[in-house]
Amino acid sequence: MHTSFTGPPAADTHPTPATAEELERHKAAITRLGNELRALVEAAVRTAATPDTLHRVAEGVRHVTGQLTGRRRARADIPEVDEFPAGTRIYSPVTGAGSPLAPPLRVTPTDDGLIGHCTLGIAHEGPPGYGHGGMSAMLLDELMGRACAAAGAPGLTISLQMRYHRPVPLETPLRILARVTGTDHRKSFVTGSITTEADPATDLVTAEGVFVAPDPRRVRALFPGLTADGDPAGG
Ligand SMILES: CCCCCCCCCC(=O)SCCNC(=O)CCNC(=O)[C@H](O)C(C)(C)COP(=O)(O)OP(=O)(O)OC[C@H]1O[C@@H](n2cnc3c(N)ncnc32)[C@H](O)[C@@H]1OP(=O)(O)O
Repeated sequence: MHTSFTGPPAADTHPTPATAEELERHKAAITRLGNELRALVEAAVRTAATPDTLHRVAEGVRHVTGQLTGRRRARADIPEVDEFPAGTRIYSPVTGAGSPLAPPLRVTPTDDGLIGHCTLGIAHEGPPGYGHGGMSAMLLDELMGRACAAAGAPGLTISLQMRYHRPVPLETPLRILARVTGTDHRKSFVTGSITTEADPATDLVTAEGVFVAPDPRRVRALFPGLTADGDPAGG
């Protein structure tokens, strides 16, 4: 479901939207490529292959990349398959099935917020064998921002205070929680935590954040890819 912004009406029209079936087909293809790219990234940072093999693979990857440099979306375009800001963000570096940067985090609602599940790989390593602290911040920032959107007040992070209690193990199923604890006009106050699935009582990382819903008069300038009803303008 879309969470709409109340920006001024769009002056331009946009192309006929794709059918639901076409969007699902497109999402499946993006996800398939994302899965292959994640496997490639993980293999690339784990391999003990020889320099000759690395050069040969690099040549092959360059050839593959060349097949994707034709039609491209502009910087601020919101992909047609997305439900911005509360739903699918298919190229999100955190939740996006199509992004090789994303674990990806799978998000579902709880009684009072959101829960996310993911497993970090070697590509997300900080200290040997453990997750990078920036990855923890990225996971929490995204889920806490989405908790605001799920509560009907999508906003941008203005502050995020992290506390790293214990290292986050790689290749271990993780549980991330986020909950809006209060609001003040356009501000939302949010807490979040990371634990393992196996030991949800032991916080590895906790965070407190403040998110601000942009001034409605500034939404169109901030997000030119949105139409008047808050939907993407088309991909
Ligand atoms: C919209 C949903 C998108 C969902 C995407 C999820 C993304 C996941 C999380 C992220 O990665 S967000 C990216 C990192 N964050 C940013 O880039 C935000 C940068 N900051 C801004 O662009 C502006 O600060 C912002 C649009 C959020 C607010 O600007 P406004 O012009 O709408 O706010 P305004 O200046 O009217 O201030 C409203 C209140 O917020 C406070 N405020 C705004 N910006 C602040 C700031 N940067 N630091 C501290 N306080 C700030 C401001 O003092 C005021 O408080 P009071 O009501 O108590 O007076």
